[in-house]
Amino acid sequence: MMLLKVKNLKKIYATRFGGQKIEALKNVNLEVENGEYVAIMGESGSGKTTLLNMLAALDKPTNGQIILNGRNIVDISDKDISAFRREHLGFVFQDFNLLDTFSLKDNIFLPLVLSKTNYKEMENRIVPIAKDLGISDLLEKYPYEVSGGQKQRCAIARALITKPELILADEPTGALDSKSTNDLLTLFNKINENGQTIIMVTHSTLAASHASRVLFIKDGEVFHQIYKGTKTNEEMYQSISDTLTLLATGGVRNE
Ligand SMILES: Nc1ncnc2c1ncn2[C@@H]1O[C@H](COP(=O)(O)OP(=O)(O)OP(=O)(O)O)[C@@H](O)[C@H]1O
Repeated sequence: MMLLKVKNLKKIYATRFGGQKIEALKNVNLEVENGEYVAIMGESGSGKTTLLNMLAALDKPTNGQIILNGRNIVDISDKDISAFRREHLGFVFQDFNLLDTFSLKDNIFLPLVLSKTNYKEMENRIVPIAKDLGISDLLEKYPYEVSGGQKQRCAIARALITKPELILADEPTGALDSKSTNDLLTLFNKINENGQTIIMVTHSTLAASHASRVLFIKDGEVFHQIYKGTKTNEEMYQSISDTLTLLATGGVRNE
């Protein structure tokens, strides 16, 4: 079943003092099925973060539609947008965005507190998620008392606890060492196998090789895509590397 449809998405940034206009997204079209795990790659400045910000309803496009479960999120009013994001989307960012004055548990509860979920329900939800992520024994600790990988797992728990339709991840492995990166990628595969749809922006070929599809953005458009199909992670890694090389030299046609 179709979860997300992006149609003719365009974003033009007007620089300050009415100067030059920058076309960050020219015309993006893409569709994501329920349960997919999609990585978005592209060179620096190609428009990846801009696209993710639009999908996250953090910014409005200049033109086009973003239809999530049949609803055009571009039309949601400013008044309703925070609640919409909290109820329908989960976010995993590179710098975790955990609050240092809150325990890990309270950090994870935060989106539920904001949507006024009762405490018993919050307790019920956290137990299986913390167990799956291996942080059950860390919940009373504070962010500065745990490792980067543990913080990242806490951030994932916070993203999952609202049961979002879509997880958006921006460079989730960017701040992690290789062991924590591998742990995180294994976790993403696991939550995806449990049915969670994920869209992840990444510069990492290794991270992207775990996704079921990789979209390549160039000059504000989807330029190419690779489906994992029956490829192993290693074969996928190789296909992505080859595509990045071809992209850098301008040699790939859209599929
Ligand atoms: N707020 C803004 N105002 C003006 N221009 C912007 C703004 N944000 C991004 N841009 C420009 O839009 C283009 C796309 O930027 P974007 O951050 O989406 O690229 P990216 O692919 O995410 O890059 P990176 O991989 O370096 O994070 C760039 O030319 C950038 O300079």
